[in-house]
Amino acid sequence: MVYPSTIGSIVEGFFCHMEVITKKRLILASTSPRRIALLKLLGYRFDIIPHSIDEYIPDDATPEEVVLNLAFMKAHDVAGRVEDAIIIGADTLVYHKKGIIGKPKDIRDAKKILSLLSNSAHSIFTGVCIIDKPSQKKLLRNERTQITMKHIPEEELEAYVQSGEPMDKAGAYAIQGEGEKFIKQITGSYSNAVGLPLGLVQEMLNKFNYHNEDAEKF
Ligand SMILES: Cc1cn([C@H]2C[C@H](O)[C@@H](COP(=O)(O)OP(=O)(O)OP(=O)(O)O)O2)c(=O)[nH]c1=O
Repeated sequence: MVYPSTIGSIVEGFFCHMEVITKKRLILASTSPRRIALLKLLGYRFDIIPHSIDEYIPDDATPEEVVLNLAFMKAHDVAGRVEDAIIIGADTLVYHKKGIIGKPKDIRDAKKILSLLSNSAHSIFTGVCIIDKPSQKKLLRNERTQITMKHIPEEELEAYVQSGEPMDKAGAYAIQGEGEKFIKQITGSYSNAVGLPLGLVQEMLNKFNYHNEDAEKF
């Protein structure tokens, strides 16, 4: 026999299922393993589509302008290839008093960057762009995390660059990896420093009515 309360939960279950089916596809326009791992922490199911943007940093732009523009270009590039989805693009760079620092070109460049950052303060900026397709509504925001680095002795610097960790990271270090040992102080969002400010991303998705409780959990 099927009791009324059981019928109620079957009906409820059916509507829950309907909601999952009609939910908009969420896409991360990035192949960065850090961004993928961070977005998973928010509990969403999402697809990964790589962008094909060449990351160019103009000489006269501010760090905020660069990360916002690149985040937009990444999200927009992928938005042009999909239907009915919410697309997230992001970009991270390091800003030191000597200027904007992206990823190192080679080991020599990584050494030069780390020598510059050693025993001084810098900021990490991440820009995030979320586009709702097909309405084309978009949100653009950025966040800053301030870092103070310890002095990095020459032999430690040499061993670190040889480890390969700096090579695909803005500022030539990974705060979430071995590079953590060089950090004296961090002020602001840790996830922002690693490549995706989770609080900000959640806030932006909520503005599109894409709430956490609606999402399918892993
Ligand atoms: C400062 C810092 C940066 N990073 C990483 C985050 C980003 O992946 C990278 C900055 O490069 P980005 O150009 O922002 O991103 P990406 O090329 O890795 O990935 P995609 O464009 O496909 O999204 O540096 C760390 O992992 N740890 C750190 O401490």
